Amino acid sequence: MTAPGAPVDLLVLGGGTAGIVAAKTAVSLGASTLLVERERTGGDCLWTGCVPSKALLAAAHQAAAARTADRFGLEVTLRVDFARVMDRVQQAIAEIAPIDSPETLRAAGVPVRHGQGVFRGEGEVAVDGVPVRYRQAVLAMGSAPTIPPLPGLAEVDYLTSDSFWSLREAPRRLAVLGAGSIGCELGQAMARLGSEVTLVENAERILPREDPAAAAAVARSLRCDGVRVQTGARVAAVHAAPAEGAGAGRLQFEDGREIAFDRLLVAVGRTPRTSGAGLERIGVACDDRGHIRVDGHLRTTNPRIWAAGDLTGHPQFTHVAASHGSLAASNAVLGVRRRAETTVPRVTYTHPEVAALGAATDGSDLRVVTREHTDVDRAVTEGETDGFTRLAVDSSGRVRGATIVGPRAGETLGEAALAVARGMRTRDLAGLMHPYPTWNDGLGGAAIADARTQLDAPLARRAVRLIVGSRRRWLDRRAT
Ligand SMILES: Cc1cc2nc3c(=O)[nH]c(=O)nc-3n(C[C@H](O)[C@H](O)[C@H](O)COP(=O)(O)OP(=O)(O)OC[C@H]3O[C@@H](n4cnc5c(N)ncnc54)[C@H](O)[C@@H]3O)c2cc1C
Ligand SMILES: NC(=O)c1ccc[n+]([C@@H]2O[C@H](COP(=O)([O-])OP(=O)(O)OC[C@H]3O[C@@H](n4cnc5c(N)ncnc54)[C@H](O)[C@@H]3O)[C@@H](O)[C@H]2O)c1
Repeated sequence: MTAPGAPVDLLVLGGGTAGIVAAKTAVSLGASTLLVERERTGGDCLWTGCVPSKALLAAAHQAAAARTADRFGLEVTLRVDFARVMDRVQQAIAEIAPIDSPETLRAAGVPVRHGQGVFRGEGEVAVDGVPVRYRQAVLAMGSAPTIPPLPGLAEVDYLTSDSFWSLREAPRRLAVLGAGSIGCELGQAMARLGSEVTLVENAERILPREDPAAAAAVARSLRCDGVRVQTGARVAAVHAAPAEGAGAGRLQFEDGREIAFDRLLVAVGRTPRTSGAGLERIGVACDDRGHIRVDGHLRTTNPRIWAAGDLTGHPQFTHVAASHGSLAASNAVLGVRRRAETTVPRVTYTHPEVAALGAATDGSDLRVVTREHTDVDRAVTEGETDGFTRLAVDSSGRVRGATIVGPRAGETLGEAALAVARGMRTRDLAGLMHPYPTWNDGLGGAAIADARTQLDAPLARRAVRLIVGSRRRWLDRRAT
């Protein structure tokens, strides 16, 4: 308990994943701590991000399974009750929410204050105008959907991943601007739940950060779901069409083409929430994209202020926010200099899933070994052979990166992540017994193929031939 007016050891601004984990870590280390949150503890992941999107995808997956059951010899009639789908999404949120509630946090010894935090100067923050003093602080205010400066966009009642969750009816025609993680996940989910979806991406392919073959597999799957995928598409303007319904309009492309929509979802990235918190008064600098500048230990340009989660330039994932929140708090409280983990696994939960980490598995200098899922028996039994497991391997056989495309690829990625983190070689993975027939057979198969290539190298072949020959001679001698 901190005496009234005394500074807390660690002030944490923002009660999303990064802030909650930072505050819990600080408390567990015995530091006096205050967690400040202006809306709801739990952050984007719980309320508008991972949890609702994965719950929606679960419903969409069931719909797709019903629609394609015929290929397994089953006849299923499908009717989508979108309002009930969204009720179940809210139910999933409600089931998880208590873990991050202020009551649970307080019971775990984390003091929580509701209010907007604004730094007044070194060592003092105002929470809804009430001053709080601190020795050090962790900034964890997260990010918000980026709204591009498109002419006419403000005249349309567009959706973002914040407002999407209040939909009660599936729009008949949904246009999605941006085919990154959000655009592909929500676009596919809505197509499977009955909307006519057009995915509009200005890069030359969807999921531009992923291996091109992975993006191509997702694009094929999206098209199978009826999604119109428009890449290299530059939107010049948005025109509202209120006569066709609230939120309706048209996207006008630079080449003059137009597409009409009943609702438009904007999913072109996320902008760090750094403005309005008084960061300039405490000497915390941002880069030109607005991310808080941090060093490898997550310290900002003010040595007493640390930052974690979406507002730094690190990849915007919940597992990064959690890992970095913990690290920032322990570095601050203990004065240690642990480095932030930068090999970050990522999964896009489309069908097929795209899971990746580490070195690029396309165009890298490393050896690339691929196991097509046509050669993975589990994929064949499930009728899901459009995918692959691909490893990037260095000259000593160590696994440096992986891309896996297929159902539950995210689960298989765990094994690849361990291999990369522990510097394991493909022969280590090849020697591991993989239960048959699992999806991880893809990883095992790729590792075996690579280990075999090494055995096929002239030197290794000569050594094996020598061993076999001397064994033969030894056996022959014993026989005589
Ligand atoms: C649709 C969608 C799906 C996603 N799916 C996944 C996924 O499947 N897997 C994954 O790993 N990641 C996913 N993400 C990303 C993930 O949600 C974020 O990376 C994560 O939530 C970031 O956590 P954070 O703590 O940095 O920020 P946030 O969760 O945004 O928390 C920041 C908090 O700070 C509060 N705040 C801001 N300013 C102030 C202030 N001045 N005073 C007080 N409080 C303040 C905000 O109210 C907020 O609660 C998804 C994101 C979206 C949008
Ligand atoms: N499964 C997951 O882990 C998951 C799911 C959803 C979101 N997220 C996180 O949230 C972040 C934000 O997601 P996101 O999908 O908004 O961003 P994103 O950066 O993943 O994708 C945005 C896409 O929009 C495109 N784009 C940008 N401006 C455009 C324009 N004017 N017209 C057309 N396309 C345009 C970009 O080229 C890019 O492909 C992600 O980077 C990710 O870190 C993670």
